Amino acid sequence: MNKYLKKTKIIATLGPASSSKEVMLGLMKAGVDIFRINFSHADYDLVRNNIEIIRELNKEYGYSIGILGDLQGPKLRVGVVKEGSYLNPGDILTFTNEKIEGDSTKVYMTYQQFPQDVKVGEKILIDDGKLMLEVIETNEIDTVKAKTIQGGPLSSKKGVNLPNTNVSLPALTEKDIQDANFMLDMEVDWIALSFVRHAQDIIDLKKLINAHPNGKFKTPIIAKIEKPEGVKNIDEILLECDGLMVARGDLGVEVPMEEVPAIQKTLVEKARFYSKPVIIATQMMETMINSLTPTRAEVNDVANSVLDGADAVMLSGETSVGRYPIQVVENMTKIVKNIETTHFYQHKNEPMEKDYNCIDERFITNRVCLAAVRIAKTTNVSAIVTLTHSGYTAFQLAAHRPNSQIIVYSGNRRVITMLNLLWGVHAYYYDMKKSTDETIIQVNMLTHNHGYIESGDFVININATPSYEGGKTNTLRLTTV
Ligand SMILES: Nc1ncnc2c1ncn2[C@@H]1O[C@H](COP(=O)(O)OP(=O)(O)OP(=O)(O)O)[C@@H](O)[C@H]1O
Ligand SMILES: CC(=O)C(=O)O
Ligand SMILES: [K+]
Ligand SMILES: [Mg+2]
Repeated sequence: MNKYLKKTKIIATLGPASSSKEVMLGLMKAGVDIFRINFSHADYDLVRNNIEIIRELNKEYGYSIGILGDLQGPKLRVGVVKEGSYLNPGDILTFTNEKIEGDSTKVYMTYQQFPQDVKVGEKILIDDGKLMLEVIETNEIDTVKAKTIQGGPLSSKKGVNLPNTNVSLPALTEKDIQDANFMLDMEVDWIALSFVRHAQDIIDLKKLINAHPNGKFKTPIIAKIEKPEGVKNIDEILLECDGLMVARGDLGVEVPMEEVPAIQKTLVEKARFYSKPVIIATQMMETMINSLTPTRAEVNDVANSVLDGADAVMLSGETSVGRYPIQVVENMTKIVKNIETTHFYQHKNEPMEKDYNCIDERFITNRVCLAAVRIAKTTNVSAIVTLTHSGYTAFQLAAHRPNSQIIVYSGNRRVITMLNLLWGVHAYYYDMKKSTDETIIQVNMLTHNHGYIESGDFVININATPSYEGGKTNTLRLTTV
């Protein structure tokens, strides 16, 4: 294949700047693989409309762009605030449970337990830490007073973080339960859960998914890591979730900001070890919200996140409310492709030898996937071609980061758009009812027609033999086309 296809995926958040068919098509063409819908700001009619457009465009242009629904979680916010409100160092701000229009002296706080949970001396951060206050008084009923330490503009509905306070809100709030059910009605491909602290948070969401009429499809869950407890409990969380997001916006105020780079690297390594995709999110190209050029530091951040081993890099405000949504994605695609084609990347993405001591029911599949990636590397294979019902094989292959393309065929249409989040994976529909021999000939032909391989190229096929729905991958074939 002449045209280099990037391996790292791009996620773009939809919002007022990108909710038209024209812009969405532009974003897809520029390299978006997954659209994120942030339920912090979503209106159901608009979401329904956007999802319809994505599915229309997929059909019209042959894309398999997936949809990630992001739940707000227990995010605290201030209410509406008068335009021009400003806090200076030393100013006292009163937080009230009363739903008032706020100003520079008084503001509504969405978290009703705040006066009971907070203690004098604890920090209050507003707008991703841009404003910092310290609690000086609480009446433990409905009012908290705080002194401004770091000032700046105070605007409507900005997020509030309480890094020292033990917030007694569940990971799934009433709003989240309603939003998650709506996401399942809409058959989104992934559900992201915010502020995950323990494995139990994921288990609770799984119960909700199972209880939904569409629960037969186990909609996969992304655990957003943005709290110190989430970092600490990462192993138990990874055993339950299907993927991770390094949610650097909240994470950077919940833990000391200087710890975020090392946490990012640790989370990427851990996620790969568990064969689950990992997304790096927030402020990747932040300056491009208002400007046509990113800073050099932003360009480096995207490239270094790719080098760290991210499955996907994510854009938030850049595509949801920014002035140049399509140009941002075009730039991001260029950065990703460039770094991926250097020797730095080849070195960073060796097949990962995992500890397969425990001989579970997937042991054979896991070993076959690792072998495929090793052979692909030493034989200069163009594509590893596989069939999957649940997507499991694709998760395994992607985690080993092969040099070749990973081309996946599935008879389950929902799996195809879901897999588009995974590193290096391209999935297509195939109705597998034939014998293994016939299947291999057909999928290799399709892979050739899609432009991933040319005649004479080496290809690896991995399959379940004998083939039947739900059969486990156990066979590897190396052939030339
Ligand atoms: N539909 C919308 N209407 C108005 N403002 C929006 C809308 N969507 C997003 N924004 C604003 O744009 C910024 C970026 O939003 P986005 O959803 O991309 O990322 P985010 O950082 O995850 O948002 P948040 O932390 O508020 O959940 C947010 O600060 C938000 O205030
Ligand atoms: C994406 C998100 O929630 C964050 O960065 O905090
Ligand atoms: K959110
Ligand atoms: Mg967040």
